[in-house]
Amino acid sequence: MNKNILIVDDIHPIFIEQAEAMGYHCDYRPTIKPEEAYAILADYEGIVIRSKFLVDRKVLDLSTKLEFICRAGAGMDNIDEDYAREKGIILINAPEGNMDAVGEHAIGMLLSLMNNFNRADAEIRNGQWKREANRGYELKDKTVGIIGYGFMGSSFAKKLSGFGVNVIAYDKYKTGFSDQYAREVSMEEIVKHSDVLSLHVPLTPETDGLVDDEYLFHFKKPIFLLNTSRGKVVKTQAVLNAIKQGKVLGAGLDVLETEKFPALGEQAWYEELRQSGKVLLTPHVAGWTFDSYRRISEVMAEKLGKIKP
Ligand SMILES: O=C(O)C(=O)COP(=O)(O)O
Repeated sequence: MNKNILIVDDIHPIFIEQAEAMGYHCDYRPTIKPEEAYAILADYEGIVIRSKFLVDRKVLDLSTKLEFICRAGAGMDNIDEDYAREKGIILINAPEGNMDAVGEHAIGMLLSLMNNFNRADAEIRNGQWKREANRGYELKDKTVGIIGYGFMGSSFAKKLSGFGVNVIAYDKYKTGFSDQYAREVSMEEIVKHSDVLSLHVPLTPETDGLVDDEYLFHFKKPIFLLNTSRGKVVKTQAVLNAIKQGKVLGAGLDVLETEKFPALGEQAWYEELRQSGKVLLTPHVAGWTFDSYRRISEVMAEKLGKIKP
């Protein structure tokens, strides 16, 4: 009997092709509602999810046949990883598939912030030609501090290597990771030396709200801030406060505490964020390019191939 995989989100079909060639049967249901999926999960040995599908303890208890969870992407914060492992469920994710996308997105955001691309473009469309107000900064000779040196952080560091910057990185769970692209330092050194701070940590109880008023207060120099990790790592109001105080010169945020637009409108900081010319926003797409769409599926299939059907 073939093992069944339920796919509850949009993924590149190459995964399905390759999984079926391995002998799995795939049910591709990218528009299925979570409640509907939970109701049938007990029939499946595998599930493929992205970031919006919650797999908590309750869901894991419902999924009596589940042997593996494939996360089409990097972040696993929507899965109760410990409980899944306790139940012997294999967890597969595919950060190798979108690390280049995230690294390039962070570079794009940074160059744009440092040179006011979005603000200047809007001004010109508005009939304003302001050269002095749009004088930019160069990356050359700046210090870029990276928090979290996994696939995403190291991809960003590698892509920075042509810019003549000093790249330093801190990772709470890794030591001895200095490579040709970044030098391992303490959090204190990040705070002391960085001109740019880029976040590449997973969302955990420890990183939830990491970048708040107090944290930003301790930076010695004004910084450009990038968040392509998880929205909850950064307190949006704290960033807006630091912009007002001149401690943050610009912020590139691919993720926000509340992802969706209607929910965003309910936030106290929503109007201030909308009005700020020093914030560059993208709708959680750093890791989601046409290229990574396929590569993520390939990586997942390759990893699936290593566990026996
Ligand atoms: O890979 C990740 O962790 C991402 O943030 C992108 O995931 P998504 O496309 O939202 O499933």
